[in-house]
Amino acid sequence: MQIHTTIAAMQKASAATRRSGQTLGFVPTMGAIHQGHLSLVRAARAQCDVVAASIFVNPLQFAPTEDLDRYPRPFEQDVALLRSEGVEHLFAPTPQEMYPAGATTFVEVAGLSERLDGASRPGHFRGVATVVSKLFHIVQPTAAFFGQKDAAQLAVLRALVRDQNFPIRIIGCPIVREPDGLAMSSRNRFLSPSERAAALTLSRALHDVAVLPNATPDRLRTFLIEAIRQAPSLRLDYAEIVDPETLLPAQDLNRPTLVAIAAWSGATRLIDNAILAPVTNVAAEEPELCHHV
Ligand SMILES: Nc1ncnc2c1ncn2[C@@H]1O[C@H](COP(=O)(O)OP(=O)(O)OP(=O)(O)O)[C@@H](O)[C@H]1O
Ligand SMILES: CC(C)(CO)[C@@H](O)C(=O)[O-]
Ligand code: BAL
Repeated sequence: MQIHTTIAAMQKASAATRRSGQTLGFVPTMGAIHQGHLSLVRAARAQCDVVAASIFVNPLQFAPTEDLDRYPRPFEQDVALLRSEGVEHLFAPTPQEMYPAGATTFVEVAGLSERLDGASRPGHFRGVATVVSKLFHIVQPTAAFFGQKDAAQLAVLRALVRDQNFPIRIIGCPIVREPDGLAMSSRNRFLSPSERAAALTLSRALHDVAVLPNATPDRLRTFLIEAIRQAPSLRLDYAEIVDPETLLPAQDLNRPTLVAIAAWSGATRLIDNAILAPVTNVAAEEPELCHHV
């Protein structure tokens, strides 16, 4: 695995990959690599000739009150894990390399960036969209792989590549969970045993909400809020029932619906979600649009 710490070196390596006619799959991360990240690497490996990953804890997506300083950075361990998966290129720049003094250009996906996590973390998705744009220009991949765990991020990034005409396919990959259901996250390591036990409420509630009888968006939301309220040490950030593309509140459950939840367990903010399949088959009810003659 080649480790590139400068933008110039990474751009040179990706240009060489493209010149050789190979496809390049890209997995952006903030490090503290776990099986969720490695599932993205494997998806990239299955779909592309060459795989590049990045590790960059992006200061721009953290508010001053957030956990930038304590975010885990086990770099040597991360390198070993990515190497063991056969990743060919790792881009690991410093903050100075990515944001030299005087850099004043930001990328903002208006509207979407204020919903879900964007509502509780103002400026977060501006930071994400800005760094991902930069990473895309630097790595110039054929396809980029992101986890469905960060569902709002995925919606923001799909809009980014569409609106800015990045010739890059965005691939969303399923949430990888611990055996007991907890969604894997770099921040899980901050949880004490009791906070971790409480955190299981999130995945359990998402599991239960999927089979709620007589479901409506309002009933699903009320169910999630009540489930979190019953776990004494959890504090709800949001529980939303939305369209997975626009992140606007769902009016009904007749199309795929994103059920997303964020909560604090102690000092750690966790997110989890599920996509619900439509409750009725609207396609079957739609009039036929194409008539064969
Ligand atoms: N459990 C998971 N399953 C699938 N993909 C995941 C999972 N956890 C993270 N990812 C994806 O890995 C990529 C890098 O995420 P990141 O480095 O922020 O990890 P993280 O575990 O989500 O960290 P944190 O929860 O602390 O933000 C993102 O596309 C994210 O959606
Ligand atoms: C996409 C990303 C690497 C941008 O910093 C980050 O938000 C993440 O790890 O999900
Ligand atoms: N996975 C999103 C990164 C963050 O929480 O800042």
